[in-house]
Amino acid sequence: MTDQIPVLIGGVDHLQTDFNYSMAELRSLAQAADFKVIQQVHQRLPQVNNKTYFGPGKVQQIQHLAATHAIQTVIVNDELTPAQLRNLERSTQLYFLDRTELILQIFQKRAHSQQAQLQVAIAQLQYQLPRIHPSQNPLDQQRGGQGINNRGAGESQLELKQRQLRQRITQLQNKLQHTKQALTTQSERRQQQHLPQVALVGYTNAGKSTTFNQILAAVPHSKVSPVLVQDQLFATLDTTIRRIDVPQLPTFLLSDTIGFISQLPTTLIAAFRSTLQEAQTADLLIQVIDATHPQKETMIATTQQILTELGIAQKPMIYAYNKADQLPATAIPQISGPTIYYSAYQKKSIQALLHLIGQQLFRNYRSLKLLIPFNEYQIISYLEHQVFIQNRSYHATGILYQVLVQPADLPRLRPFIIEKT
Ligand SMILES: Nc1nc2c(ncn2[C@@H]2O[C@H](COP(=O)(O)OP(=O)(O)OP(=O)(O)O)[C@@H](O)[C@H]2O)c(=O)[nH]1
Ligand SMILES: [Mg+2]
Repeated sequence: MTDQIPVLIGGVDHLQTDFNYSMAELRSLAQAADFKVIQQVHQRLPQVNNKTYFGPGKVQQIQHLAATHAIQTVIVNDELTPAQLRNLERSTQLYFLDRTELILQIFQKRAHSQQAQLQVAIAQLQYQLPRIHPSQNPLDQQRGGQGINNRGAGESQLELKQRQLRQRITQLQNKLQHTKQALTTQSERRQQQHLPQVALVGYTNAGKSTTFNQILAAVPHSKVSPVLVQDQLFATLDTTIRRIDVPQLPTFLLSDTIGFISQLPTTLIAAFRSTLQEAQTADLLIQVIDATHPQKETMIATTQQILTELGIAQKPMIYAYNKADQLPATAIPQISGPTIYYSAYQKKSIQALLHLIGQQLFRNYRSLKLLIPFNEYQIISYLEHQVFIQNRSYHATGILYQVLVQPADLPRLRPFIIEKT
């Protein structure tokens, strides 16, 4: 990358336990947005300064460092209030970007599908809405100040800008509604098939997409193309769903989706609700965790918090500690209760993960031996198309099936049961 913008990153340590890691993460986020981090500052305060986030002395130091290193952009580790942003930019004549806007910029760069692009655009406009202000700062152009030429009667320039932004948000939301409707029908169609759903969730870069691809690779004769895997934050911004047909398990649907990060902007969570819909309707969540990461506990807590915001923290969950190939003296795969240590790169691990998925997902299923007389066409057809058949043999009195069924199937099959386990 040739023309990377040089930046200074800074944060106030308001006595967080993981401040250093949070700053390291901010650096990775800045790099993911193609900025070049030249300088870093921090300040320890019991709480951030209401007016300028940093204390006055630190603001001066930033100004000085920026001048010395020809930096015009400062990235801050928290979400700034509109007033803090305005005050900082006015007093320093520098361009300030907060953690939220930075994450939004990365999402904008990575959004490829129409749905993802619309969702990011809406989140960005919602972020800009309280922050637009008529000022001389040319960088404001990037914050929704474009195309104002006819002033409405009696309206201040600010009100006009805000009205235009709101109109634009509504337009985009309507557009998104259309793509959403198409998706809803798809998801309804899937639900009609009664297939159980499993969703991969977790912190960004944990290995969700790698796990997804390797489970797909375990499906015999599967020809579907793999999803993108990259060692970068937010490689995945869309949801992909695939049918998983492996010989040892009933068919289920598996989805891969966007990763989480601490302080994930709430506007983004709201805007990406439809993308996260698969996780919301899932019967089982697989939380993928980078087992090698020193901050994995914080990452699990963050994931839990976002799942709570989405209202799905109570769903059955597998804790999948990935990248365990890099852990010294850990034999993989290793299963204990709903927890697995594994490596997405290891075939044996993927088989063990499938086994655990089977255990968790089909926990309430019953294994039945049925004898169906040949003239029970409807039942035979139902079994052949909707139920996982473990074994079938033909006898003089009918077909003998060994099946795995949902509790809801029990009543209609009861007359034919000859053994239940
Ligand atoms: N050592 C090791 N690396 C892995 C393993 N699984 C994934 N990775 C690496 O981890 C990085 C992130 O993998 P992804 O599958 O893209 O992660 P993700 O969770 O989908 O990330 P986002 O889409 O950004 O949320 C890649 O560089 C992978 O090659 C593993 O079992 N062992
Ligand atoms: Mg991914």
